[in-house]
Amino acid sequence: MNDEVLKRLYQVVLDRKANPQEGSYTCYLFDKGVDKILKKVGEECAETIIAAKNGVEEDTVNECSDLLYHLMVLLAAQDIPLDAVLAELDRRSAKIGNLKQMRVTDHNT
Ligand SMILES: N=c1c2ncn([C@@H]3O[C@H](COP(=O)(O)OP(=O)(O)OP(=O)(O)O)[C@@H](O)[C@H]3O)c2ncn1[C@@H]1O[C@H](COP(=O)(O)O)[C@@H](O)[C@H]1O
Repeated sequence: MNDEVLKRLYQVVLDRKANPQEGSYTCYLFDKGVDKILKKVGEECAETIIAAKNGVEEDTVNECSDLLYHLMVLLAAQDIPLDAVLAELDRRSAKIGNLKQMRVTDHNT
């Protein structure tokens, strides 16, 4: 296991998009279209929140993995390279001290 796993996963997703296969869940999502993919991203996001709230690490790891996979499918569906996201994260990593100065009234938001 290494940090190339996301790149490999994205390549598999791209391959499924280019070469539809029987029994592939990724192909099923592409076939259903972007609204279905967005619905799944929303569901997995909500399930991640619930798992984290419940505080069971294994469940949170599983839900984060589902969410990341569905985000890969969303990127591929919209022809956005994973490298665009990685490059943006890399660009941000050059910057530290990102906490914005908050007014007293912003504390509860
Ligand atoms: N990482 C994943 C991955 N994570 C989650 N899932 C699937 O996402 C689905 C989410 O489950 P849900 O219960 O929310 O959804 P569901 O009831 O099965 O179906 P719908 O609600 O979408 O109708 C499950 O079917 C999981 O198997 C994934 N399916 C595929 N991958 C990766 O994609 C690769 C290719 O998979 P196929 O496209 O199936 O060949 C695999 O080798 C994996 O690396």
